Amino acid sequence: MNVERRPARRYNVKLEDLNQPPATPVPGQRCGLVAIVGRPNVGKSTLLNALVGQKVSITSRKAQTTRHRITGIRTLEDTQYIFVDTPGFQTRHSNALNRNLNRTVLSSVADVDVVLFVVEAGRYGMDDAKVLALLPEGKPVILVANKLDKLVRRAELAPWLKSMQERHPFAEFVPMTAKRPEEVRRLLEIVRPYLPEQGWWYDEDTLTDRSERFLVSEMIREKLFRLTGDELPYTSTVVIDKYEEQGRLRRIAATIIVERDAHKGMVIGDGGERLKRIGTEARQELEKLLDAKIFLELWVKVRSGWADDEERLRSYGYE
Ligand SMILES: Nc1nc2c(ncn2[C@@H]2O[C@H](COP(=O)(O)OP(=O)(O)OP(=O)(O)O)[C@@H](O)[C@H]2O)c(=O)[nH]1
Repeated sequence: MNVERRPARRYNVKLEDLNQPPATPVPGQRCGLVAIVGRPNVGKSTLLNALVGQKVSITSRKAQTTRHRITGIRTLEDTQYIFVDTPGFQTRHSNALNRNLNRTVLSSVADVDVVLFVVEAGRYGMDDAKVLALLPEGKPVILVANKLDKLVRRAELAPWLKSMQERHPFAEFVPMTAKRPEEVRRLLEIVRPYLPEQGWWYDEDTLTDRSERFLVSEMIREKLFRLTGDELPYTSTVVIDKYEEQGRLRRIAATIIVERDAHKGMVIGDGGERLKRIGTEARQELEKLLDAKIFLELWVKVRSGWADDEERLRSYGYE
């Protein structure tokens, strides 16, 4: 059994480390994996960022913005929480991209200690039921009834929770608002006993195991979706073509891949104005996050039908 701490460098811990055998107990320390699952748009990314205490996953009003498995790490007092964010279980479209997303959901919950099943407080639909049906038996599942602030008729909460109790043997019921720090803190306390007593896997200040390169593409994607509003289909993506690290300098070239010529126009905007803004906002936020000077070159390309092409998906890293 391995009791060594994992490498300390921020953003640079390898995903494979998560598959290593757990460390032996270290008195007074707990450490474990927590999966966050739920249908699109219930607030999983918002919750993950709040739980980790820093932005590691992108959030957007547009459904289906999370495609990759992202882990965020939070070390609080004696406990290290390693979060696994999953894409929403896709129910509306059935193309290669969505089949791939469903596989990601399944593989990311198989080896965790506890699952946070996120729904909107007071609501439970077919989409939620399909996600719940995917969860392996015997795994402790905590029902997180998020967006409590949006529930107008509070009296409906208790009967709704009771109906949820009948649907699944949930380990805990946590009605909350992911946007309120004290409620996020309470959720961390509720999760704590579900994590085994063992030594921490990462250094205290590690936030995510994802590479800088990945964070950069996620940041560009976030700006892309925010600045194009609802016009751009979710099938648009970002590929990093060049990533050079020279001390505290990064030279990055990235391509935004869209499906149609019309989408290319939306991304570029009048006189290139929108593309410029996407680049500037991504660069400014990344400079703060990575504490580095960044040169960012952005391109836009049309790649028709990519969401239906399994081969191409693999080459973009969705396998
Ligand atoms: N009012 C309210 N809004 C919330 C809360 N949590 C999240 N939201 C909003 O809900 C929307 C979706 O949040 P996300 O965190 O992107 O949802 P997600 O589940 O990760 O979505 P996908 O990436 O599509 O799977 C955003 O506009 C959030 O600001 C909450 O507790 N209260």
